[in-house]
Amino acid sequence: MRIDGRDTRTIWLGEDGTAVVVIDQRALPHRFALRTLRSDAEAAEAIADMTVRGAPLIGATGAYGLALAMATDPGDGNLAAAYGRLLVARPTAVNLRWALDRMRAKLAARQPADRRRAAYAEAAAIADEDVATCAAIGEHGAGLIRAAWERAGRSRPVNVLTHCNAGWLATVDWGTALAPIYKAHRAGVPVHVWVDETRPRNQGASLTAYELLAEGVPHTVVVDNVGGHLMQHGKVDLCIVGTDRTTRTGDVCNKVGTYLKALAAQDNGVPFYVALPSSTVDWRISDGVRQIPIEERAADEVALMTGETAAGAIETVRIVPRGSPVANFAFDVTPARLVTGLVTERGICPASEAGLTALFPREEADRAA
Ligand SMILES: CSC[C@@H](O)[C@@H](O)C(=O)COP(=O)(O)O
Repeated sequence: MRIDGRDTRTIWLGEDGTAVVVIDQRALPHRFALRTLRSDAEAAEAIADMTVRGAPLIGATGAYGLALAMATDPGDGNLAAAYGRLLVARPTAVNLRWALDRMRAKLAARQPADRRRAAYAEAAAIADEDVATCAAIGEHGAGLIRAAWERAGRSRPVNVLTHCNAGWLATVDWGTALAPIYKAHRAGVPVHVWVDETRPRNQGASLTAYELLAEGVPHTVVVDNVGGHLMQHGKVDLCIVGTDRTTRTGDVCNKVGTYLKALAAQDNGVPFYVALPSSTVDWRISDGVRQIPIEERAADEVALMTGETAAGAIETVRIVPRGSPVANFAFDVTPARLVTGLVTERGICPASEAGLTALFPREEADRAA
């Protein structure tokens, strides 16, 4: 997408051809800052501290992390060690394991002397494929927004509610849940986005709002708990969210609070779509609530808030009494029965095993093996 008039991705190769450059998403929306990653340990740290976040971008960063490891030491021992270090950086998004497995399979089949070049080529392929995949998700999903516009007699903008940030910042480019919005907006379909602020890290208020503002898409930031009210009053035509891990049966695991939006959508007859690249499907599992690991992050993410003062300084303040225990579950699972459809790079399907396997027949067989 465009930043200051320039096409920008979220991750790219540095000028020396070895280091990897990412946008430091912790500084947004107040500052556009870059961070240079020079080792697999730095890549793992950037994933863990959420310099980069969002399932597809976590995967691409993991892939480049292995490339950085191969640039230093392409031996078998370092390949295994770097794979292990990167895999544990964040537990929920399955794209990380997907990307690391794909890299390891490519690299293990080669002599160490060939691994550096092969690793950078494969990481670049993963990044490029993510861009094409997200663009395709956008095209398929834009049809849903256009159809809602037609249903409304083209009389008003389509109101879409989204949670967290599943935009271009969460991927290499375009995004998943926001890609249909960008495609529809560029095609002249009037769209307005309700942006859930997404406590505790405020990815909606900070990142989704930043993206939509930059792209000129009308939007309104709302507190997380207002979704049910908006839906009861006919102010939401459809919800579109992302997912960090999808079971083969169509359960989706996304930023905490997604499940409550799906319940409200069901109660109010609002379609609830989940946009995902197939790299987010964990073909090994069938029960999201029982089988998907839910990340628990630091209590300070809940107890403290960071923002810009009137004087332009970035400051952190405490909002919870010292001494009150805090829990910080980062994701929740929305069962397939609450999902109207999955918007993938190959089209839209029911959130079910039959739906996913009809679109991805080989992937299931390959990955279950
Ligand atoms: C296209 S990204 C899909 C998900 O990764 C996104 O919705 C999300 O929940 C991100 O969580 P985060 O904790 O910011 O990595």
